[in-house]
Amino acid sequence: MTILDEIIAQKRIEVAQRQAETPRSALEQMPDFKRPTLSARDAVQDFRSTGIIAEFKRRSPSKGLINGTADVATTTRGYVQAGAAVLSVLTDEPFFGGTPADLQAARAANPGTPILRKDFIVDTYQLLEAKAWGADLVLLIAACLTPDEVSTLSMQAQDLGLQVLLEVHDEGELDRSLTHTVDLVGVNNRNLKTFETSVETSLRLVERIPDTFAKITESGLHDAQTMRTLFRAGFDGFLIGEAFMKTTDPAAALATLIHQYTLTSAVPI
Ligand SMILES: O=C(O)c1ccccc1NCC(=O)[C@H](O)[C@H](O)COP(=O)(O)O
Repeated sequence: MTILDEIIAQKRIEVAQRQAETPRSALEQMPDFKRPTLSARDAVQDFRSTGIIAEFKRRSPSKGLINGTADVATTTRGYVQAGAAVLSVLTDEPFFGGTPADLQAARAANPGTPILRKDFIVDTYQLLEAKAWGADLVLLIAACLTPDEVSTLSMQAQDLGLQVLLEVHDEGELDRSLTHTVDLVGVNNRNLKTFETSVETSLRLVERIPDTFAKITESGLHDAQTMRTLFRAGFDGFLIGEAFMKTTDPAAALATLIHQYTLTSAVPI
């Protein structure tokens, strides 16, 4: 059993429990459910954008505890002030220490910035939650969904006004799961069996992703030189969590990385 199998098995139990506690109609009545969403795709592709999707991540299966003290509103507001184009907030509790309240607090603190609900989506109910809690986009992970599920969930997300980031780990997942109803394609550099990260995965896959999608490289990123290489290879955006969250001041770590990244005129600021 891989870590992803474990997470998904737990997720199905959780979703069933939450659905029993909070019916869909109650989610639909929450104030943010009707809020017009912001485009993450535009935010990363804007020529003035750093393209950075800055993640609030307390713990992870690969690293254990990363940050037990950071406040979500302060950190995400700091990320935005430092230059994050989009925010990513984990809402998975058992494996990542995130909560729905984290997403809601990030939303309240950052009304003008697109926010990704970072979780393991297996059910339409979670899309409704994402909308009700203030997200603008959701993650669909090809490794834990069938192509039909990706297609159905992405269409349902679109109907709710949510954008979709489709995450792939290899050519097979990309070729099988890519559909026109996703907006951004993320290549995850983390091998979920060994937890090792290699940007070679992103560099190998980038040309296979059609230009109609925003291209995001994810995981294991921490230095400006690698970001420049990935930008030149064709990536619009960078999903980065641990490199910021492992410091005592995640927003300051982001500001430093942006400063180093933008030292060259070849890269947008
Ligand atoms: O981060 C993990 O250990 C992990 C393990 C199993 C499934 C997913 C996992 N991470 C999710 C992510 O996509 C990352 O949080 C995201 O790409 C940021 O990565 P990083 O900058 O390395 O924190």
